[in-house]
This record gives sequence, C-alpha cells and structure tokens, in this order.
Amino acid sequence: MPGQAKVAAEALLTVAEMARADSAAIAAGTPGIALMEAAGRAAAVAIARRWRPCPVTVLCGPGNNGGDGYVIARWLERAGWPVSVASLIDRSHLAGDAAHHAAAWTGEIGRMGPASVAGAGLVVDAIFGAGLSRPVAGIAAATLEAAAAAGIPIVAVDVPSGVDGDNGRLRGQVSAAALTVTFFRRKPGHLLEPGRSMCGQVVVADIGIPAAVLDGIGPSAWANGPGLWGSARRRRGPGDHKYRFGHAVVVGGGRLTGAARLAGHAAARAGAGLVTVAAPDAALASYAAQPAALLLAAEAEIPALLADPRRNAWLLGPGGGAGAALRDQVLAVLAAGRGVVLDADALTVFAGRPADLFRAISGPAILTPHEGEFARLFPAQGERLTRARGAAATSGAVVVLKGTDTIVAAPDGRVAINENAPPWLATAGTGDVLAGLSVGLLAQGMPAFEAAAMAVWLHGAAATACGEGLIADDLPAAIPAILAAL
Ligand SMILES: NC(=O)C1=CN([C@@H]2O[C@H](COP(=O)(O)OP(=O)(O)OC[C@H]3O[C@@H](n4cnc5c(N)ncnc54)[C@H](O)[C@@H]3O)[C@@H](O)[C@H]2O)[C@@H](O)CC1
Ligand SMILES: Nc1ncnc2c1ncn2[C@@H]1O[C@H](COP(=O)(O)OP(=O)(O)O)[C@@H](O)[C@H]1O
Ligand SMILES: [K+]
Repeated sequence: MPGQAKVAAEALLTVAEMARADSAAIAAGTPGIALMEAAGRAAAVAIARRWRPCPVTVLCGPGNNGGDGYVIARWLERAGWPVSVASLIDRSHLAGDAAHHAAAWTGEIGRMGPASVAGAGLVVDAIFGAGLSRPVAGIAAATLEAAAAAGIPIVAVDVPSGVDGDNGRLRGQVSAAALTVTFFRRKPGHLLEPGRSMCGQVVVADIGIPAAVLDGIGPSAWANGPGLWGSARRRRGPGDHKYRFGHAVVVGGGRLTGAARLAGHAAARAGAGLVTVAAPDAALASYAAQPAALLLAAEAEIPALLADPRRNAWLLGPGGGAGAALRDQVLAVLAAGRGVVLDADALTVFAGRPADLFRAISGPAILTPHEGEFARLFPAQGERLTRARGAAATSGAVVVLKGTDTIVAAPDGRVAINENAPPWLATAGTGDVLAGLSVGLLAQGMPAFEAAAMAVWLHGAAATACGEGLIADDLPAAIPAILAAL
C-alpha cells in the first residue's frame, strides 16, 4: 500500500516464547543440533565481520549457550583465528545438543578462570543465556570481570551472562559486551535497561526458524516502530478536510503556561485537524504567544467545549497545578466519554486515591507518567515491564512509563518498548511535547495504544534529528520532516 509502513512489527520474545519457537522449528523438521550450528556459525560470522583475527577465548557454560560457544570456536578456528576454549564444567557433564557440538571441538578445553582470558584479544561469553536461573557469581563472574578489567572486548552469545532476557534485569555480576549476537528475534531484555546498556551492539541472526512459528506463539511485546502502528496512522487525502482529523483540547494552567503551549503545538504538528488550548482568563495573554494556528478558549468555556462531541480528545496536566479543580476537570472529561491523555499534575492529583481515577476510565485513555508520577498511582516495586503492564491492566488505560526505554503498555497486555530516544531528551518540557503528540494522534482516531506508541516514537525520532543541545521548543517543528519520511 503506497505510503503505509511496509516493515513488519518486530516481535520481542520472552525466554519461554523463544523456547517454544525452538521447539516449533524442531517439530517442523530442523533438528536442534542444526539450530545450534546455525547460531554458532552466525555468531562467528558477526565476529569476523567486526574484528581482525586475534587470539580469542571462548568461555563455555554448562548448557546450550555453551553449546553455541563450541560451534563458534570451531568456525573461528576454521577461519584462521587462534582459539582457546575454557569451560565452566567438564565436557563429560554436558548433555544434548551442547554435548554433540562440544564433542566436535577437536582442540583443548581449559578450565574457566581469570587466567583463561590472559593475552586474549577478544572474549566470547557463551556462559549463560536463556537458561539463567540464579545470579551470576564465582568463576564465571570473575573471568568475565577479568576480561572487562583488561579492556578485552566481549562478544555475548544471546545475552550477556546475567542479563534477564525477559526484563533486562541484571542478576549477579554482569560484564558489558561490545557485541551481542542473538537468534531469530530479540528479547525484551535487549531493549530494557539496564540490560540494554550491557549488550553493546545487538545483532539478530537468522538460524532457520520460520517466521510462521510466531503465529502459534502470539507474542505480546514489540520493539516500538512504524511496523507496529503504521497501518493505524491517519493520512490526509485530496478530499479530506480538517474536521475529519479531530479536535484536540489542551487544558492549560494559570502559571506555567509553557507546558500547555508546547503540548498544543505538538498536537497540531502530529496532525490533529484543530487544536484548542483552554486556559484561565488571567493567563490568556501569555498563551497568545503560541503558534497562531492554535485556537484559544477561556477556562469558563470548558463545559461548553466538553458538551461538543467534536472536541474528541483532551489533554490535561501539563502546567495544570495539582489541585482539586484539576481533579474535577479530569473526572468531567472522563465522564463525557472523550478520549483523554493525562500527564503530570493530572496524574498527581489522584495520589492516594488512584481508584477514583481508574473507576472513571472507560474509553480511550493514555497516562504518561515518569517514574515519580507512576509511584504516586501504582505499586513501585519490581521491574518496569511488569509494573507497566500491571498499571495498564489495573487502570484500564494505556500507560506510557517514560524513560530512556519508555514502555507503552495496553490493558490487554500488549507492550511496545521504545529504543530511539536520545539522552538529550532529558530536559524540561519534553514530556509536555510527548503528551501533546499523543493527544494529537488520539484526536485523529488512532486507537490509544497505537497513538501512544507512535507519539513516543515520533518524539524520539524528532529529538534524534535535532541533536544535542535540544530544547523542548525544537521538537514540534521537527515533526513534519519525520512524518514525511515515514
Ligand atoms: N535448539 C536450541 O536449544 C537452541 C539453543 N540456543 C542457545 O541455548 C541457550 C539456552 O540454553 P539453556 O536453556 O541450556 O540455558 P543456558 O545455556 O543459558 O544455561 C543453562 C545452564 O546454566 C545453569 N545456570 C544458569 N544460571 C546459572 C548461574 N547463575 N550460575 C551457575 N549456573 C547457572 C543451569 O543450571 C543450566 O545448567 C540460548 O541462550 C542460546 O544461546 C541456540 O543454540 C539456538 C538453538
Ligand atoms: N536519559 C533519557 N534518555 C532518553 N529519553 C529520556 C531520558 N530521560 C528522559 N527522557 C524522556 O524525556 C521526556 C521527559 O518527560 P518528563 O519527565 O515528563 O519531563 P517534563 O515534565 O519536563 O516535560 C520523556 O519522554 C522521557 O521518556
Ligand atoms: K551469554
């Protein structure tokens, strides 16, 4: 379809889902030994593409991750590399596919320890992968740490040992890799911090698992990108007019007027047909500084605006001032059944009484908390992915848990994990822009999950295009070029 995103959404597989993918491929006729051969070979190819031959130590663990290591050792040696292999356990204790490939390694196998990496130019971490079952400690940790301390680049097989593929949590002592080669599809832990920062560059190798196995698995997590929401995006055609693209209303505050101005500008840039910023009388003059394309309304007009179903998507919170008046406004908008984006103060006003908010949510709703705001409404213990999913299920809203690895979670369990946000987004006002993009897309009729995911992605892409030195005001103006390239 011309103009529509052509890329497929990139599914992320949990450790359990990846095991099902392996089993499905084996059941469809590719033996496990062949999958392991393909995995090790692909990793060796990825290494040889990036480094010149040098003494390499392959550190092999007790399971199939170690099995991949023996295949890597064989292929690198065949390519002329001086290869040493060091194992955590005696080869005789290996089982299954790993035992098969360890037996095919004709060189020596040393005992793993810090001395096994001495003199190496490269170290392969094939110690623990998807089978990580407890924190990494002892010899495995000490050996990887010795490599890291000596400045030897580490290539991780599947994940750096100790990174939990399901959520990016670090279990025990983890040494960062320069390159991680994983297979078939990435896992959430490759995108979520702190795991993401431990992976270095991530390469996904095709090992012969047919994409069709995904149909039987039904993944619920994706890397955020156009493949996920491109087909839900609204595009204008020759016969269109502005009323077909929704009317977003941004409720602004009386003092910090910049927040709602940024949000309103962003909503318009995201493509909303019309955008109204509604604000207290005393502040209207300062709102006049916003782009002339935005409409301005007095706070007293809000009930009338709310009675008009054409004003279909509302944003409350940015610069709102955390008082009872804002809480009442949020509840009134929700009661009217409008699409809603709640940010900042509009979340904080429900601290201590989150059930009041959750009860009121019945239609399309997006909450955009940073960690601090999140903790005022939801349990704050545990890792981010589970918390974001739980929050969406509890609230009935799409929850955008912001950060360097922003998570967009839907009440039905779907999640998108974002990876295009540069660190210079950590500056005042960028969250207001994100909320504005979200309401602008919601106004156009995109479903809440897709609208939120697209907003987060546009936000990251715009920030990347602006570069370091970015201020929030730069972001809305950078949106058209990003949309044009989609
Ligand atoms: N068909 C297959 O089975 C394929 C498997 N693949 C590889 O297989 C890996 C998964 O293999 P496994 O499920 O055998 O798991 P692992 O090889 O990751 O580790 C499992 C073993 O490590 C032990 N272990 C886990 N955490 C430990 C810790 N912190 N300290 C000490 N011991 C620990 C476990 O008791 C078990 O013996 C993937 O990560 C991938 O590298 C690939 O070869 C693709 C094909
Ligand atoms: N280190 C970082 N890397 C990438 N993105 C970041 C980082 N820190 C913050 N962000 C993003 O910047 C935005 C900040 O939003 P928020 O905290 O609400 O700020 P404000 O209230 O000042 O607008 C969010 O979209 C967040 O995901
Ligand atoms: K590993």
